[in-house]
This record gives sequence, structure tokens and C-alpha cells, in this order.
Amino acid sequence: MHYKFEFRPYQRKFVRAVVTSHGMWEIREGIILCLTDESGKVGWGEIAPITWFGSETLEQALNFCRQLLPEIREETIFSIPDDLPACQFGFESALQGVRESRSEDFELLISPPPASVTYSGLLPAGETALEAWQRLWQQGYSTFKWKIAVYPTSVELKILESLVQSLPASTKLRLDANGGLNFEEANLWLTTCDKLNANSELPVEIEFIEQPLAVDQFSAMLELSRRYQSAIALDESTATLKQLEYYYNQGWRGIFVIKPGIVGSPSRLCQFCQHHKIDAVFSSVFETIVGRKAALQLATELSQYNRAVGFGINHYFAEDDAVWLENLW
Ligand SMILES: O=C(O)CCC(=O)c1ccccc1C(=O)O
Ligand SMILES: [Mg+2]
Repeated sequence: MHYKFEFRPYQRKFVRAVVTSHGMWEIREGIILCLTDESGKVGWGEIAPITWFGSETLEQALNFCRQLLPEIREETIFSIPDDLPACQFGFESALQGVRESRSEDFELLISPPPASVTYSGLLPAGETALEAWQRLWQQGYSTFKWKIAVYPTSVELKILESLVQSLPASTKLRLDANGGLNFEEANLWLTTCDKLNANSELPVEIEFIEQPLAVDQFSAMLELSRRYQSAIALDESTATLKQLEYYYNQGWRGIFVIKPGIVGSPSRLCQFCQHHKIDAVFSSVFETIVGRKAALQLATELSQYNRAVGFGINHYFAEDDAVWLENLW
């Protein structure tokens, strides 16, 4: 089988810049691609790399796309090298789209997402979180993720105290350090989490701390996971399938955050998750509706422990997705 292949790079400004321990991120750049088979069936895919997270660069993805034009064979899609994980995701999900497609329009893309998943809402770093959760709560979120390791630990721990006091009963809170804590700070956070989680008067659960230490500190994170009750999730450490396999083999049995948009081949991801029954939390890479559709479908199929998915609100970007896509194409 071969397919007509087209692609368009895009740039979209976030409604609000994303602030992490790596700094400010204001514009999402990526590639939308389209495959058409001989009978006219169409599938869409998105390549949305995050280089600071361990995927290829946009430039590498663009170069890969350019040398493929104007046609691509199915074998080529399944032999995209592992150092282009966001490309593996984009092309395989487009291929999947062709298989499910009935027509040439955007119909499938803008259909509503699966209703069976629960979503985690993303709170901004710092004390803005204290107000930000309210709007998300009104929209139906009851799991929140707060970015930490952006301000000094002592400042953030004070905000945490207020946050858990003000959050409604039976909400869950995730803390995402993006690898920005040192060992001592991580111990402080986990001690605090254990204390808060043990307090039966506090109706809020701290679900886990995400990537407390840098990727090269794996044995320290393993040590922390044994030392504390509160759970730890690997995120940056498990950005790609190869890393996922590696840290699983190194004995990690805590939570694995999986970002389908950059982790690599969806079919290999399915095999891995189903074989090892890992405790996975699926999460966005702030992709557009195209990648989001494919990533959420995977998340629904592969979520085993009823964890909320980190696909926040549908409004990362100012412009409406459907309008933007019509204009791009
Ligand atoms: O996981 C979520 O809940 C939201 C997505 C998110 O936080 C994220 C999005 C893009 C890049 C990195 C991250 C992250 O988890 O660190
Ligand atoms: Mg994270």
C-alpha cells in the first residue's frame, strides 16, 4: 500500500504561556500531515515535538517529511527510526485514521472525545493556582495538576498548605516538578505529602509527585519511592518507548506518565502497556485537535487504573481548532 503524503508546518500561540521549571513556553510549533489512499480515504496526523523533553527537534521532523514527498509506503511508516518518536506517532496515527475514514472531510477529527475518561486540569505555577482551580472545578474537573519547582520550595510549600485547605473535598492533586528539585527538596516535598495524606481531616488526596528529580537521578527516585508512602510518577524519564522499557527493566513499578505525542510508535506502545500492565497516566504535549484525538483514543484503550488523563482543557490556543484547521489546509 502507498499513500499520497502532504504536510503543513504550523505555529500557534498559547492562550497563556506555559511556565515550567524549564522556563516560559509561548508558541506551539508542529506539523499537520495528511495521508490519502488510492480510494480517496484520508487520515490526519500531527507531529508535535518537545525537544527539551527528549524528542526530536521540529527541524529534524521537517527534514524527514521533506525527503518523503510526494508518496509514502506503509513499510516506511513502520520503519521510522526511534530517534524520531513524534514522527512515529504522527504517521502511525494518520495511517490509523485512513483505516477508519469514510470521507475526505474533518468530520472525524471534530467529533466529541470519548466520554469514558476523566481529565486532570492543569494549574499554573505559583500562587495563581489558588484561584485558577475554581474555574476548572466549575467546568467539572476534580483532579488538578500544579507545576512546582518554579519558586523556592519554602514558598511553594506554603502555597500548598493553602491549596489543600481550599480545594473541595475528594479532589485529587498532582504535583509536577519537571525534574527541578534536588534530593533534599524532594524529601521535603514527600514528607509534606505523606503528612497531608495521613491527615484524615484533610479531604484532599495528593495523588503523586511527577518527576521530582532530573532524568539522570533515577536511583535516587527509586530510593524516594521506597522511602515514602506518597506515589512518584516518572515523566521526563519515560518520554520515549526506549526509556519506558529501560526504567521498567530497572525495576520501576511506580507510575509512568506517557505522552503519546512524543513517546513513539502507538502500536509498540500498546504492546508494551498491555504486556506489562503498568500504572500509566496519559498526558498531552499541548498538541492541537489532530494529535489530541489520536492520543486520547490511545489513552482510553490503555488506561488500566482509572487515572485521570492529563489533557486539561480543550483551550490551549486562542483560535478555535476547527477554524484553525480549515485555514491551515
Ligand atoms: O500532564 C498534564 O496534566 C498536562 C500536560 C503537561 O503537564 C505537559 C505538557 C507538555 C510538556 C510537559 C508537560 C509535563 O507534564 O511536564
Ligand atoms: Mg510532567
